[in-house]
Amino acid sequence: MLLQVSNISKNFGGVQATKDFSVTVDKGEIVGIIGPNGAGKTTIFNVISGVYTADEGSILLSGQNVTKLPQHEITKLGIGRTFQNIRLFKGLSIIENVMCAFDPQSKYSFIGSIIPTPKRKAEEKRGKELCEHYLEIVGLKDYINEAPENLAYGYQRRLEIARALMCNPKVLLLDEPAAGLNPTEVGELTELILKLSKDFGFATMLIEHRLELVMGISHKIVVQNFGKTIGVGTPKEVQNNPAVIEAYLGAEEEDNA
Ligand SMILES: Nc1ncnc2c1ncn2[C@@H]1O[C@H](COP(=O)(O)OP(=O)(O)OP(=O)(O)O)[C@@H](O)[C@H]1O
Repeated sequence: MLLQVSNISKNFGGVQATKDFSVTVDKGEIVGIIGPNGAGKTTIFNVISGVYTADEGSILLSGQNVTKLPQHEITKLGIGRTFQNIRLFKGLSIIENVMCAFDPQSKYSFIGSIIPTPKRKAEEKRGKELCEHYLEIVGLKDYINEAPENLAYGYQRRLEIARALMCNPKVLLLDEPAAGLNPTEVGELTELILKLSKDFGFATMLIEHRLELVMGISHKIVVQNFGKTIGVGTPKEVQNNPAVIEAYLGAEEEDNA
């Protein structure tokens, strides 16, 4: 199993954001996490990607225990992610935004950090080629020197995905990738996620409020409510799960009140 999350819990000063969350995600599998606002979905991603350490439980990546590792080590081991609020660097071009995620494999010498030695130049070239490669895959090759803020929202999401690909992920965590997108953009994004999952074969986890997207492409859905799992199954199974229906109807009634 590529990713095995077992009984993780995370508490913030008395708020039980996530309690006893477990999931397994295999190569090529897409697992959706849905649930009302504040259900603890992003906390799950924050714990898996090392932004926070779980209070309890364990996370295994290809059998390796990564539960207590810091975020940069978890990224290096191949857990890539995007964020609910797009995090791009203004003032940097699109390719520079992706280049930020490049981790040189051959370390420069002290001299190399001051002057461009052949070793440093070769590594920078490799990084640039890698960025171009991933930008091409997400459909942004023609915009590499543009400012990210000039891109349509849907393209900014693609840029974030290209950046996440730079860690050569075994697991890709997408936090509400369709937030703010119009229906055409949602359709294009759906195609992209499916293509990436098929071509790279990584394990994908997807938090999403746009049910048409998440129900359409997930092999398995986990439904969270108040930090707890209230349903797991295929999209069809969770749609027919009474606890899930009640949680969603309850949330809708509150919104309408
Ligand atoms: N860093 C933090 N400090 C304190 N409380 C937090 C922190 N992160 C999350 N929480 C709390 O944990 C609970 C779950 O939040 P979380 O963001 O994980 O939910 P969510 O399901 O992703 O919500 P949404 O769909 O609105 O993004 C909320 O009550 C939230 O206020």
